[in-house]
Amino acid sequence: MSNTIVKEQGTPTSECRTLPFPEPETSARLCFAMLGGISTGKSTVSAFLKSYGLPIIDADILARQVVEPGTPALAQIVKTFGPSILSESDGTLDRKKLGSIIFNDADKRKALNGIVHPAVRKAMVWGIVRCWMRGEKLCVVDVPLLIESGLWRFVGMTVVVSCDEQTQLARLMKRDGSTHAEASSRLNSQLPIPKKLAYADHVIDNSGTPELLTANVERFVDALSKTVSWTWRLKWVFPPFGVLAALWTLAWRNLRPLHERRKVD
Ligand SMILES: CC(C)(COP(=O)(O)OP(=O)(O)OC[C@H]1O[C@@H](n2cnc3c(N)ncnc32)[C@H](O)[C@@H]1O)[C@@H](O)C(=O)NCCC(=O)NCCS
Ligand SMILES: Nc1ncnc2c1ncn2[C@@H]1O[C@H](COP(=O)(O)OP(=O)(O)OP(=O)(O)O)[C@@H](O)[C@H]1O
Repeated sequence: MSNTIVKEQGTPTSECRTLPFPEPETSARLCFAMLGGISTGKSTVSAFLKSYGLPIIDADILARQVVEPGTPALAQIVKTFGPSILSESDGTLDRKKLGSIIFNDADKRKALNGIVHPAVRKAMVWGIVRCWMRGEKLCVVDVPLLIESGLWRFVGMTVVVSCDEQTQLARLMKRDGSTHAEASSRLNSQLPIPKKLAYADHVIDNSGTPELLTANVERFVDALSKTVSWTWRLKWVFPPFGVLAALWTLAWRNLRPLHERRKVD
């Protein structure tokens, strides 16, 4: 697949860059990761991709499942943050309370990430294995903190859903009914979008209207569908071939120096 950047706002424009290594074709990958900043539109894009039949593994959903009552992660959270972190009515995690703590304290955020992220990673791997067993050609992993957590090293391709910071903040405040200060603290707890763009194989711009986003996603899906070749079937029927293809993809990804990636800041 070429490194065409899907970054259109109204008029179709595409930016191509040539890389020093031959990029493995999409067929060498089972999954690609979608990332972005908070409220840049990942869930909206995921919903589109789902409507095209692509299976979605959503890290936000997994992060909720792994802290349900009775889970080891929830017990660990109570141990770290105290029993007052549970809702009095039903004993579930008081997400609003925990959010107000961790989005204003980097050390506490690190402690929470250290509890939740390993459990999410494990659930994600199982999700990908299930996709492979069902014979899916591709699956999408929606991971907001892909770069921050270092997981970008383990996926075949990264797609960043981006918008400018003002739009991001406005959408976040509107969706969550939060104040400017609350929204800013969440936004500031993540790597800024321009830094994430440096890791992007594709960018889907969502600074415009929902209609423009639809057009951008359609163009992205069209480009993607042209690159999935017959070899996925071979890898499914003959797993060692699939493992080799995956290793090649990951080696290519990790060996490509960061300075070869797109420079955006
Ligand atoms: C703090 C919690 C309880 C707040 O819950 P809440 O329902 O208000 O938010 P939700 O989980 O829907 O997350 C919304 C968005 O916040 C951002 N976010 C969540 N956790 C973090 C974090 N640790 N660091 C930076 N941004 C985060 C992401 O963009 C996410 O999409 C929750 O976000 C949480 O458990 N976070 C730690 C796990 C995590 O990192 N999840 C992100 C995907 S792995
Ligand atoms: N192009 C758009 N125009 C106007 N509103 C939009 C657009 N795209 C998304 N939104 C709205 O912005 C908000 C954030 O979008 P969405 O929930 O998809 O973001 P997200 O990146 O998944 O957020 P999070 O990181 O919290 O999971 C939602 O209320 C959504 O309806």
